[in-house]
Amino acid sequence: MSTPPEKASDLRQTQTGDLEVPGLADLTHSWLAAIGEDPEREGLTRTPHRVAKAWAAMTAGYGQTLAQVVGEGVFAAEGSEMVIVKDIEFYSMCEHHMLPFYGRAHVAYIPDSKILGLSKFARIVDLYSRRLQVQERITTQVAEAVEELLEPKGVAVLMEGVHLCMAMRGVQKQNSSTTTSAMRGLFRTDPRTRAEFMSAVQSTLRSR
Ligand SMILES: Nc1nc2c(ncn2[C@@H]2O[C@H](COP(=O)(O)OP(=O)(O)OP(=O)(O)O)[C@@H](O)[C@H]2O)c(=O)[nH]1
Ligand SMILES: [Zn+2]
Repeated sequence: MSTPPEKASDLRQTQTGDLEVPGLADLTHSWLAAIGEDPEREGLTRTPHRVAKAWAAMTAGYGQTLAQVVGEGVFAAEGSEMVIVKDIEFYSMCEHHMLPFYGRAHVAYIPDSKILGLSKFARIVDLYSRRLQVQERITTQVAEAVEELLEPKGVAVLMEGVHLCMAMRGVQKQNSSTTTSAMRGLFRTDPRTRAEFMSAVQSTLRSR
């Protein structure tokens, strides 16, 4: 079994400067034939390369590390109150069917000695979403990353996702969504801290 590319440089650069997953265009050509299509018909001739390029973006997380995406974004703490970054949209692919699941992530923490640049929470969510995943694992990985970077008094991650493998096939439930959470430190041990976080994000849950 081949392993995913370890670095962005493992992706192939095309003549037009696009990054492609190596080998995926050829596999897509075979895939098109397998589903009964003619890979040579006009509308499909560029499709294998489009797919290889799309998957380079959708699995970009394999080629990145936490240190790379956070860069110089950790600073000395300016306070010790709860920080909540809400409504970080994510797009991922489920590892069971390789179909998209997507939604919103909310990340909160209570600083101790360090804070993180706000944009970095979105970068961390993308780092773990842009892979084959299950929603629970992304949620845990984001919480663990914030813990590792900041050693905060607590971390909470809540994700709400819609899974196309449950909507466009299988059980075909169009209105179901899945909420997953990871609570660490004070968010786990102190009900008032957890309640403050939940009420802050509640208004956005299932609101659209
Ligand atoms: N826990 C979890 N399950 C997921 C996630 N994404 C997809 N799944 C589920 O993974 C399961 C795979 O079940 P299987 O029985 O092996 O596959 P399947 O026969 O295609 O299942 P159905 O979807 O029920 O038709 C399904 O229940 C999916 O709904 C996720 O992020 N977390
Ligand atoms: Zn699935």
